[in-house]
Amino acid sequence: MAPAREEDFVFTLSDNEDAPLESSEDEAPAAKPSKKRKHENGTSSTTNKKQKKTTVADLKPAPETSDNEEGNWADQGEDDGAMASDFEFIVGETTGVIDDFDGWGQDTEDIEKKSGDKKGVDIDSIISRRKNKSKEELVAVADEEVDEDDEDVFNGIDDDDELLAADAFGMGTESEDSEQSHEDTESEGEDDAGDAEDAADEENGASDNESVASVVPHPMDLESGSSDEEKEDAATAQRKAAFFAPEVPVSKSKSKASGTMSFQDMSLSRPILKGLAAIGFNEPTPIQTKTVPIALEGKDVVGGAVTGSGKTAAFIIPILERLLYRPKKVPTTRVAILMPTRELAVQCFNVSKKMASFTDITFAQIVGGYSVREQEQVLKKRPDIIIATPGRFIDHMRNSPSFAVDTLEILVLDEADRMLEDGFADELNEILNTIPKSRQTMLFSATMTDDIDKLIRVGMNRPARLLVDAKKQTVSGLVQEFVRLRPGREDKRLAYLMWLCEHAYEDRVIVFFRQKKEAHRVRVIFGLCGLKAAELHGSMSQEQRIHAVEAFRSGQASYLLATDLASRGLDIKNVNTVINYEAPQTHEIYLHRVGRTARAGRTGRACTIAAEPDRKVVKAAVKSARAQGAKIASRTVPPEEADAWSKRLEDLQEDIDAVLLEEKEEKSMNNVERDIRKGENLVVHEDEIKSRPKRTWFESQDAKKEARDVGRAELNGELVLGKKTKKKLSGKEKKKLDMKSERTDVRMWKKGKGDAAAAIKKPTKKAKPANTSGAAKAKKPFKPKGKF
Ligand SMILES: Nc1ncnc2c1ncn2[C@@H]1O[C@H](COP(=O)(O)OP(=O)(O)OP(=O)(O)O)[C@@H](O)[C@H]1O
Repeated sequence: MAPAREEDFVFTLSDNEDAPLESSEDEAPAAKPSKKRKHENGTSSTTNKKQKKTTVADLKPAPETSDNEEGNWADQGEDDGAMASDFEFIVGETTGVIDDFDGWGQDTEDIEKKSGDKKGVDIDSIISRRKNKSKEELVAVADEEVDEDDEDVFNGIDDDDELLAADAFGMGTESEDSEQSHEDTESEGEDDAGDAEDAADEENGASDNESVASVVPHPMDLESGSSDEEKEDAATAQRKAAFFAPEVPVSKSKSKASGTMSFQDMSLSRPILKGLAAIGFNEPTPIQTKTVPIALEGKDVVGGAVTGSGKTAAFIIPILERLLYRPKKVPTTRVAILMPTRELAVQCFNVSKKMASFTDITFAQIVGGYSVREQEQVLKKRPDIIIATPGRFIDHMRNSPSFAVDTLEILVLDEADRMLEDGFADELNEILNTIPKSRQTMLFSATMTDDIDKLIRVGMNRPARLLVDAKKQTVSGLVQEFVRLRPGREDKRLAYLMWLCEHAYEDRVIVFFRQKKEAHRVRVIFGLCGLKAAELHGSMSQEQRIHAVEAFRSGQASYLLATDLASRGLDIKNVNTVINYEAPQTHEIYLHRVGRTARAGRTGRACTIAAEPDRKVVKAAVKSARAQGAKIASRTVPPEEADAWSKRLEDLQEDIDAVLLEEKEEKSMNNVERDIRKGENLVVHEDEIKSRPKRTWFESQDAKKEARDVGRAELNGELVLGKKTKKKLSGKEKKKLDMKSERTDVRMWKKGKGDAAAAIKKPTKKAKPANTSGAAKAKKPFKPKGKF
């Protein structure tokens, strides 16, 4: 039986996968704001009762050893040799970073209410029903066949499951290192490192709450703040020198004797300092130290720093500071922050609001999956800052009379390297061509490109290139482990994952998959095995996505089974481990994925299950880890244990299929119900619907699909050069088409100019020349008072 139609699941598009799904639901003509629904929780309490019965004390983590005997297979070739033998496990160490602040705060419910999403299927109930049914069947069978071997039928992970110590990966001898590692791992199991970390974090949180004056240095400060210069040929270096502003060393004049700069040294206003202290940001991270003073001057910035190093605040702080001095008589939208995924936009919105809690600065979160009409109402009020995903931003740009983009003065592209990829090209061009050229532009990413050809498109003016630890790429608190799937055992990947989750990684684990279909299937299997899991990918409704993150964040789910939708930017506290079910398509994505753990100076582990096809990325990861002296380790799963799991999974197949089938049936019923409601709406509200101005679409469904294909090809490293699948229109051509088409009556972005003129007494900046040749633009240094 085919559990789900193949076309229901496509190879994940990484972050871009949400974009094409964004608007179709609530933008349909019949989209009379639907009744608020009871949420479908990613993990229900029904499964909780059936959770894994094994306790931490029962489970002794398997020892990890270095790979002396076999050598490091990932390194075969130029780097042939043993995997670094200097690994050690330090998971469980705690840092002084505040823990009680989380961007995924209370707003979730509020957000959920605004969501116009369709009803999802409660997979937990289905799993729970199936488990009960299987149990009943089992009892019946057991009555009949008393002698049957218990192992034949798997019904969850139970206490009786014996743990076998894993032998070292290819090691016949016990080195000092491996003994040390063994001890560390055992003590880790006994002490329950996660609890220890939680306790310490609680302490930190408490102290931060008690006194905002107590200084909690950010652990990243302990690392070097020096920028890394890449080796490049003379011509490229010359082009870069012309494109980027000359490097200005961070002014030491304002810094303390220690040489480190504080937020106070940055001449930030009191409300901003209070906001920062309230969320425990007492010392700037290196990227913040570099960025804030330059961004305050209104200069363009290209910023790069490792994952979890505080890039969000690096651009939010100067924005808030600048906005404090805006003219307030006429509300005006001045800042747009664009993010590649809805989750990131929601997160950034929550973080920014917290930081601005002592100011009167207003925000709007404009992302797909929520009611367009409610967003229009919010935009009407002209919030100071808009945090958006590109698709929905364009929709409002085109269709919402209340949204005038020509008042924008600052544009931020977060995860900019992703936004600059071809998958987003059309959307980005549309936005860049429409908003004022005179804006300040800031680009940030952990894997920030300084490829000029890509950056030129953005139309920046001699941006400052601010890179911190760009070459280091992963943070020092990260241990990277690799589990090898030998040839012939590739089909046992899932068995290996199950073993790892049963024995080694039990809590606060994100598992990344390349395919949505696989993530979903494994989520069903985890449920059937009593493991508390939530899933996160682009085939889910927005409501379900929010709930999945919330369930994981709150600890209700121990595992988040995700596609690359979650690989970038998501800031969830205390993620202990990131597992790569298979290596991602590129080393960049690997870096973003593993960056979900060991954030803000904490420690964490990343484990990649790797077979032959994963070699390239694993090799790059190992090489880069070695170059920075990061900790790497091999982990072995006992083959007989993996085989046992394989057998269990085979036995479970019938249940898996049954759950997927029931889910599919429930889904179709929901769809029928939805269509009926839609039809009813059409009849009841016909006049109102017909009287609405026609919405214009940035891309047809076909064009969206093509863009998605391009994004997919990029992620999979496929070469699309040469065989152009799609004729791209130039900006001019597009505009011409727009003029001709039915849009003529609703070209709101043009109309917005009049609105803007009314809103703003006089333009504050001269249009910036669009050239990128390096000619200096006369952008005056930022003087807080009176600017804007
Ligand atoms: N100055 C600071 N002091 C203490 N904690 C901080 C500071 N700046 C940021 N943080 C914390 O560090 C964590 C990571 O920050 P952030 O999400 O901005 O990282 P990032 O560099 O954008 O990561 P990614 O590349 O994954 O998007 C957050 O939990 C944030 O609250």
